[in-house]
Amino acid sequence: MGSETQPPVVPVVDLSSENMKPGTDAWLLACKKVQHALEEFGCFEAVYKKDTLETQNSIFSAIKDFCDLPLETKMQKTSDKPLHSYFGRNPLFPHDFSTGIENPETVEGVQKFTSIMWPAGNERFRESVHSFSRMLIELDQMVTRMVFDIYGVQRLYDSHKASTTYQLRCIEYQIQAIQQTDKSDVRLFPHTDKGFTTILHQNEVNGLQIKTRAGQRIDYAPSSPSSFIVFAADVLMAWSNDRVYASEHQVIMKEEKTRYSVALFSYKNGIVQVPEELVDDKHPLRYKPFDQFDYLRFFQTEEAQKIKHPIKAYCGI
Ligand SMILES: O=C(O)CCC(=O)C(=O)O
Ligand SMILES: [Fe+2]
Repeated sequence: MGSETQPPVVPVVDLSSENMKPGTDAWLLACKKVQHALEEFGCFEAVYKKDTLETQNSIFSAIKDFCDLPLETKMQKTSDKPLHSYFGRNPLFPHDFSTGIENPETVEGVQKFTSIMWPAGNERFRESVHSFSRMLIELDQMVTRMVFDIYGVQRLYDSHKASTTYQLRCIEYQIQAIQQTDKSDVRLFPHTDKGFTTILHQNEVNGLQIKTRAGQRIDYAPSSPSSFIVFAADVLMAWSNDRVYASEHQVIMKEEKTRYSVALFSYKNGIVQVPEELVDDKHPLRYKPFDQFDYLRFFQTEEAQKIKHPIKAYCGI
């Protein structure tokens, strides 16, 4: 009878057209796809700026430059913001390493990080992190603007944009760790991201697994080397009063190769509050107003990391 159901795939949305401007037919069509993707999958693959493949490749050379530094140097990246410093082995990242570059869209932000890691400078790193971050932020702003259009709250977009800050995290999943551990190859445990949005780009080593709102798991393989995956994170889910689903995801390594990924996390400064347009009889208010960075501090506690939906425990009604 041929009623086999196909496994779900992460929706792909092409945002690369020059005509992708608010109000155009192309924009409205993309908004529909983005809405479906964010509500059902909590993520989508964005096709964006294929012509900048070179920028995208140079980011991985830059990450390797960083990974090759001695541990003591890497550990010098600290931050007064929660979840922004260097992570070595810890319960969330048992075998892997990552570091955060704050305000990567500004020359000063990248320079500050570069001069801690390479006091004599590293032009290649500085240049490629800066241009890559600017491209990702452009994409993030386009997607966020779409989200505000989708839910009819365009009036709030400019102030949201002005209060957004970014962190670029460079992540390395080393091959040696697979051999060192007798546990499974789960390298990053299931989680939702803790900011507003995340945009992730990876090298050729797959491993990202995504759980849809309906509970189906997808082993994600990018459709091209220039693909980006856009995730809705906890703060966007709360802001949308649960219309958007914050995608649960994890990393399971199956190949004996080093995986590199780079993630742009967006955060909103100030108080996050569900817009009144998103509260009605069918959607009663589900979250109290909260401070995004205070939520990150809450999540840093061991108890919070054991909770299934920390955002609900933190500010849910
Ligand atoms: O490396 C990956 O593909 C996933 C990284 C991730 O989920 C995270 O850093 O939150
Ligand atoms: Fe994540």
